[in-house]
Amino acid sequence: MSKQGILLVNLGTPDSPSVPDVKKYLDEFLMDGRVIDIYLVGRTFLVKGAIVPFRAPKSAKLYKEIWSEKGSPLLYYSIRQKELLQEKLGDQFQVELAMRYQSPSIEDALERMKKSLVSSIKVLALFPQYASASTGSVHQKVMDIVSKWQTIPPISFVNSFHDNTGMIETFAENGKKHNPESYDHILFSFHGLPQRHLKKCDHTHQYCLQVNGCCDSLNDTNKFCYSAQSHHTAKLIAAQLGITQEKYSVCFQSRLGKDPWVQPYTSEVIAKLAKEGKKRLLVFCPAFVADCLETVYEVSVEYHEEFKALGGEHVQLVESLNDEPKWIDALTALATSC
Ligand SMILES: C=CC1=C(C)c2cc3[nH]c(cc4nc(cc5[nH]c(cc1n2)c(C)c5CCC(=O)O)C(CCC(=O)O)=C4C)c(C)c3C=C
Ligand SMILES: [Fe+2]
Ligand SMILES: [Fe+2]
Repeated sequence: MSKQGILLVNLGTPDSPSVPDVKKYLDEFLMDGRVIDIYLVGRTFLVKGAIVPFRAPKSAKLYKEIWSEKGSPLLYYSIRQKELLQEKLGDQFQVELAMRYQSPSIEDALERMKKSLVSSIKVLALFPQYASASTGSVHQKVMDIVSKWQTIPPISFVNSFHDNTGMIETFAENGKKHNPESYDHILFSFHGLPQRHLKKCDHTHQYCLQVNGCCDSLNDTNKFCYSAQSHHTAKLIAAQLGITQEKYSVCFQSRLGKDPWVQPYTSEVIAKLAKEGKKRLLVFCPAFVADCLETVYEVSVEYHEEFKALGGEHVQLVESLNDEPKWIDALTALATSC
């Protein structure tokens, strides 16, 4: 009997922390028109001429810091998630893992499914909140590839899972292990996005970043907005932990370039909290389902050092979903729901 195909896709990571591999990764990533969303000639000059030559050596150093004998944490945990999901689903399903950039590739994963004549394909981009630069890019890439197939099987896409109960509960349980009451403030720090991307995703062109407090909560107009979905995820994790509104903040990290990104910026929130005399911060990063450079290094090392230099004492990262059994159950439900 033919199997149902499940394609898990995460962002991708360099093949090694060497400068040439990081350069190759950044080139592919930042040349994606959904990431640096400007016209091709301008993008090529900016990415290949200005960003990558300077960023690659710096990023390579950071990747070396987080690289272990298991490799990059993002790839290691993505492989674990794929293996555990396959175990849960059994042999009526064919689970494949791909990365949007670098390896393993989406092309190869889809080719394997095509060869084994899967009866359907479900694409699950491993980003809880929808952004054109992440989920949108994965979906476009998959559609580009299958659009060239003679036979296109039934194919479906999970748009987002920002409010998935298992995902929320796993983050909350990981947070509980750190005893949240012992912290002065809780941060929900999401990966940043240029403000321009939010405006472009608002098909009414009248709401996101135009109306006061536009993205602080989710409604019918902003239901696909990355910022609104991020606020909603934070609200649900906070509710699960019984954390009151004054005790937590939502913020956005990993800014690149000079254009304005979604605010508030994590580094500015950390500086403000240090000024207010806060000493201990607990940080959730619920835009990521696996530990990665942006959590393990940026939060645990960079923000920790910044906070200490401003008089704070400790910044504690809450581990990502990784291979937590409850998260694997949630993945199983996401993979099999209609
Ligand atoms: C959570 C989803 C992500 C969105 C949305 C996203 C947008 C986005 N990212 C950049 C630039 C960089 N991101 C980098 C690393 C990185 N980004 C995500 C996820 C999202 N990015 C992850 C999971 C990672 C970590 C990968 C890993 O190997 O661990 C990097 C590379 C690292 C560095 O040099 O800092 C860059 C660059 C842009 C410009 C963007 C939206 C426009
Ligand atoms: Fe990113
Ligand atoms: Fe919005």
